[in-house]
Amino acid sequence: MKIGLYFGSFNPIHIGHLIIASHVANHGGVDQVWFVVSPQNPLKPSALLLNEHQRLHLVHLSIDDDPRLRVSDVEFRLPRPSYTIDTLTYLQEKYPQHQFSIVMGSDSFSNLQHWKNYELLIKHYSFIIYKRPRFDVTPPQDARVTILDAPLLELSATVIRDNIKSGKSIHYLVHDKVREEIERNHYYR
Ligand SMILES: Nc1ncnc2c1ncn2[C@@H]1O[C@H](COP(=O)(O)OP(=O)(O)OP(=O)(O)O)[C@@H](O)[C@H]1O
Ligand SMILES: O=C(O)c1ccc[n+]([C@@H]2O[C@H](COP(=O)([O-])O)[C@@H](O)[C@H]2O)c1
Repeated sequence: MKIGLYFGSFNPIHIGHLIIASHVANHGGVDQVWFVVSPQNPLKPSALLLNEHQRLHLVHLSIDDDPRLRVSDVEFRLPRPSYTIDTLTYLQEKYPQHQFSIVMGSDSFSNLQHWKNYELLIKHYSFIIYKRPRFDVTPPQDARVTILDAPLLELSATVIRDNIKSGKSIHYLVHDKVREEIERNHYYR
Protein backbone atom coordinates (compact mmCIF):
# COMPACT_ATOMS: atom_id res chain seq x y z
CA MET A 1 0.00 0.00 0.00
CA LYS A 2 0.97 3.61 -0.46
CA ILE A 3 0.98 5.41 2.88
CA GLY A 4 1.27 9.14 3.57
CA LEU A 5 2.86 9.77 6.96
CA TYR A 6 1.66 12.90 8.70
CA PHE A 7 4.01 13.62 11.62
CA GLY A 8 3.18 15.96 14.46
CA SER A 9 2.85 16.57 18.15
CA PHE A 10 -0.95 16.77 17.81
CA ASN A 11 -1.16 18.63 21.12
CA PRO A 12 -4.11 18.40 20.55
CA ILE A 13 -5.21 17.26 17.08
CA HIS A 14 -7.56 19.84 15.52
CA ILE A 15 -9.73 20.11 12.43
CA GLY A 16 -6.90 21.81 10.47
CA HIS A 17 -4.98 18.53 10.74
CA LEU A 18 -8.06 16.47 9.82
CA ILE A 19 -8.84 18.55 6.72
CA ILE A 20 -5.27 18.06 5.49
CA ALA A 21 -5.25 14.31 6.15
CA SER A 22 -8.57 13.84 4.38
CA HIS A 23 -7.46 15.94 1.41
CA VAL A 24 -4.19 13.97 1.10
CA ALA A 25 -6.11 10.67 1.29
CA ASN A 26 -8.45 11.89 -1.48
CA HIS A 27 -5.96 13.63 -3.77
CA GLY A 28 -2.41 12.68 -2.74
CA GLY A 29 -2.18 9.34 -4.56
CA VAL A 30 -2.00 7.31 -1.35
CA ASP A 31 -4.23 4.55 0.03
CA GLN A 32 -4.02 5.69 3.64
CA VAL A 33 -2.73 8.54 5.77
CA TRP A 34 -1.16 7.66 9.09
CA PHE A 35 -0.95 10.26 11.87
CA VAL A 36 2.41 9.63 13.54
CA VAL A 37 2.25 11.10 17.04
CA SER A 38 5.67 12.43 18.07
CA PRO A 39 6.32 12.28 21.83
CA GLN A 40 8.90 15.04 21.43
CA ASN A 41 9.52 17.20 18.36
CA PRO A 42 13.29 18.02 18.23
CA LEU A 43 12.55 21.67 17.42
CA LYS A 44 9.82 22.39 19.99
CA PRO A 45 9.78 22.82 23.80
CA SER A 46 8.32 19.88 25.75
CA ALA A 47 6.90 21.86 28.70
CA LEU A 48 3.39 22.30 27.31
CA LEU A 49 2.97 18.77 26.00
CA LEU A 50 0.13 16.57 27.13
CA ASN A 51 1.27 12.99 27.82
CA GLU A 52 1.75 11.18 24.49
CA HIS A 53 -0.75 8.41 25.29
CA GLN A 54 -3.44 11.00 25.92
CA ARG A 55 -2.57 12.79 22.63
CA LEU A 56 -2.70 9.45 20.83
CA HIS A 57 -6.13 8.74 22.27
CA LEU A 58 -7.38 12.13 21.06
CA VAL A 59 -6.26 11.22 17.53
CA HIS A 60 -8.11 7.88 17.79
CA LEU A 61 -11.26 9.74 18.82
CA SER A 62 -10.89 12.16 15.89
CA ILE A 63 -10.55 9.68 13.08
CA ASP A 64 -13.51 7.53 14.16
CA ASP A 65 -13.56 4.53 11.87
CA ASP A 66 -12.53 6.36 8.68
CA PRO A 67 -10.79 3.56 6.75
CA ARG A 68 -8.49 6.06 5.00
CA LEU A 69 -6.91 7.22 8.26
CA ARG A 70 -4.78 5.48 10.89
CA VAL A 71 -2.76 6.54 13.90
CA SER A 72 0.70 5.28 14.81
CA ASP A 73 2.52 5.25 18.14
CA VAL A 74 5.75 3.96 16.60
CA GLU A 75 7.78 6.92 17.89
CA PHE A 76 6.84 6.07 21.49
CA ARG A 77 9.27 3.17 21.31
CA LEU A 78 12.09 5.00 19.52
CA PRO A 79 14.77 7.27 21.04
CA ARG A 80 13.77 10.86 21.82
CA PRO A 81 13.51 13.48 20.48
CA SER A 82 11.79 12.01 17.42
CA TYR A 83 13.88 12.34 14.28
CA THR A 84 11.83 11.63 11.18
CA ILE A 85 14.65 9.88 9.29
CA ASP A 86 15.00 7.36 12.14
CA THR A 87 11.25 6.71 12.26
CA LEU A 88 11.12 6.17 8.52
CA THR A 89 14.08 3.80 8.56
CA TYR A 90 12.34 1.77 11.26
CA LEU A 91 8.95 1.78 9.49
CA GLN A 92 10.44 0.80 6.14
CA GLU A 93 12.13 -2.18 7.79
CA LYS A 94 8.99 -3.19 9.69
CA TYR A 95 6.66 -2.81 6.69
CA PRO A 96 8.69 -3.63 3.56
CA GLN A 97 5.42 -4.13 1.65
CA HIS A 98 4.43 -0.45 2.02
CA GLN A 99 5.70 2.66 0.24
CA PHE A 100 5.92 5.65 2.55
CA SER A 101 5.65 9.33 1.64
CA ILE A 102 6.03 12.28 3.98
CA VAL A 103 3.11 14.69 4.25
CA MET A 104 4.04 18.24 5.25
CA GLY A 105 3.15 21.87 4.77
CA SER A 106 5.27 24.11 2.55
CA ASP A 107 6.32 25.97 5.74
CA SER A 108 7.92 22.82 7.18
CA PHE A 109 9.40 21.87 3.81
CA SER A 110 11.15 25.23 3.57
CA ASN A 111 12.73 24.47 6.96
CA LEU A 112 13.83 20.95 6.01
CA GLN A 113 17.56 21.78 5.88
CA HIS A 114 17.47 21.95 9.70
CA TRP A 115 16.22 18.36 10.01
CA LYS A 116 18.49 15.44 10.79
CA ASN A 117 19.97 13.88 7.61
CA TYR A 118 17.60 15.82 5.41
CA GLU A 119 19.56 14.87 2.27
CA LEU A 120 18.77 11.21 3.01
CA LEU A 121 15.09 12.04 3.52
CA ILE A 122 15.00 13.69 0.09
CA LYS A 123 16.97 10.90 -1.55
CA HIS A 124 14.94 7.98 -0.21
CA TYR A 125 11.39 9.28 0.28
CA SER A 126 8.76 11.14 -1.69
CA PHE A 127 6.93 14.16 -0.29
CA ILE A 128 3.32 15.29 -0.44
CA ILE A 129 3.42 19.01 0.21
CA TYR A 130 0.35 21.15 0.81
CA LYS A 131 0.78 24.85 0.17
CA ARG A 132 0.66 27.20 3.15
CA PRO A 133 0.47 31.00 2.84
CA ARG A 134 3.79 32.86 2.50
CA PHE A 135 5.80 29.68 1.80
CA ASP A 136 6.52 28.80 -1.83
CA VAL A 137 7.70 25.30 -2.67
CA THR A 138 10.99 25.14 -4.55
CA PRO A 139 12.01 21.49 -4.26
CA PRO A 140 15.62 20.43 -4.94
CA GLN A 141 16.08 18.84 -8.37
CA ASP A 142 16.40 15.29 -7.07
CA ALA A 143 13.32 15.50 -4.80
CA ARG A 144 10.12 13.56 -5.57
CA VAL A 145 7.38 15.99 -4.65
CA THR A 146 3.61 16.15 -5.15
CA ILE A 147 2.21 19.61 -4.45
CA LEU A 148 -1.40 19.91 -3.31
CA ASP A 149 -3.73 22.88 -3.01
CA ALA A 150 -5.52 21.75 0.13
CA PRO A 151 -8.23 23.81 1.84
CA LEU A 152 -6.45 25.90 4.44
CA LEU A 153 -7.52 26.88 7.89
CA GLU A 154 -5.60 29.39 10.02
CA LEU A 155 -5.70 27.28 13.18
CA SER A 156 -3.06 25.81 15.46
CA ALA A 157 -2.93 23.66 18.56
CA THR A 158 -1.56 26.74 20.33
CA VAL A 159 -4.86 28.55 19.67
CA ILE A 160 -6.80 25.59 21.11
CA ARG A 161 -4.64 25.52 24.25
CA ASP A 162 -4.90 29.31 24.65
CA ASN A 163 -8.69 29.19 24.29
CA ILE A 164 -8.93 26.55 27.00
CA LYS A 165 -6.61 28.46 29.36
CA SER A 166 -8.63 31.63 29.01
CA GLY A 167 -11.98 29.86 29.41
CA LYS A 168 -13.06 30.26 25.77
CA SER A 169 -14.89 27.64 23.74
CA ILE A 170 -13.12 25.16 21.44
CA HIS A 171 -16.38 24.12 19.78
CA TYR A 172 -15.94 23.37 16.04
CA LEU A 173 -12.13 23.66 16.28
CA VAL A 174 -11.68 20.02 17.32
CA HIS A 175 -13.79 16.89 16.86
CA ASP A 176 -16.66 16.87 19.38
CA LYS A 177 -15.36 13.68 21.01
CA VAL A 178 -11.97 15.37 21.48
CA ARG A 179 -13.60 18.43 23.05
CA GLU A 180 -15.57 16.21 25.43
CA GLU A 181 -12.46 14.23 26.41
CA ILE A 182 -10.43 17.42 26.99
CA GLU A 183 -13.22 18.92 29.12
CA ARG A 184 -13.81 15.73 31.12
CA ASN A 185 -10.12 15.43 32.01
CA HIS A 186 -9.41 19.15 32.46
CA TYR A 187 -6.53 19.04 29.95
CA TYR A 188 -4.59 22.23 29.18
CA ARG A 189 -6.07 24.22 32.06
N1 LIG B 1 -4.22 24.62 10.40
C1 LIG B 1 -3.32 23.87 9.83
N2 LIG B 1 -3.38 23.63 8.50
C2 LIG B 1 -2.46 22.86 7.91
N3 LIG B 1 -1.39 22.28 8.55
C3 LIG B 1 -1.28 22.47 9.85
C4 LIG B 1 -2.23 23.27 10.56
N4 LIG B 1 -1.86 23.28 11.85
C5 LIG B 1 -0.73 22.54 11.93
N5 LIG B 1 -0.37 22.06 10.74
C6 LIG B 1 0.77 21.20 10.43
O1 LIG B 1 0.51 19.90 10.94
C7 LIG B 1 1.73 19.29 11.41
C8 LIG B 1 1.58 18.82 12.82
O2 LIG B 1 1.15 19.91 13.56
P1 LIG B 1 1.52 20.15 15.06
O3 LIG B 1 1.20 18.94 15.85
O4 LIG B 1 2.87 20.74 15.19
O5 LIG B 1 0.34 21.22 15.34
P2 LIG B 1 0.32 22.77 15.46
O6 LIG B 1 -1.11 23.14 15.38
O7 LIG B 1 1.25 23.45 14.49
O8 LIG B 1 0.86 22.88 16.95
P3 LIG B 1 1.44 24.06 17.87
O9 LIG B 1 0.49 25.23 17.74
O10 LIG B 1 1.44 23.42 19.21
O11 LIG B 1 2.82 24.38 17.37
C9 LIG B 1 2.82 20.35 11.26
O12 LIG B 1 3.54 20.04 10.08
C10 LIG B 1 2.06 21.65 11.12
O13 LIG B 1 2.76 22.59 10.31
O1 LIG C 1 13.81 14.84 12.04
C1 LIG C 1 13.97 16.02 12.38
O2 LIG C 1 15.10 16.55 12.47
C2 LIG C 1 12.74 16.85 12.68
C3 LIG C 1 12.83 18.22 12.94
C4 LIG C 1 11.65 18.92 13.21
C5 LIG C 1 10.43 18.27 13.22
N1 LIG C 1 10.39 16.94 12.97
C6 LIG C 1 9.10 16.23 13.02
O3 LIG C 1 8.16 16.87 12.21
C7 LIG C 1 6.88 16.78 12.78
C8 LIG C 1 6.12 18.07 12.65
O4 LIG C 1 6.89 19.10 13.18
P1 LIG C 1 6.38 20.61 13.18
O5 LIG C 1 7.51 21.40 13.79
O6 LIG C 1 6.14 20.98 11.76
O7 LIG C 1 5.16 20.60 14.02
C9 LIG C 1 7.10 16.30 14.21
O8 LIG C 1 6.61 15.01 14.30
C10 LIG C 1 8.58 16.30 14.42
O9 LIG C 1 9.07 15.20 15.18
C11 LIG C 1 11.50 16.23 12.71
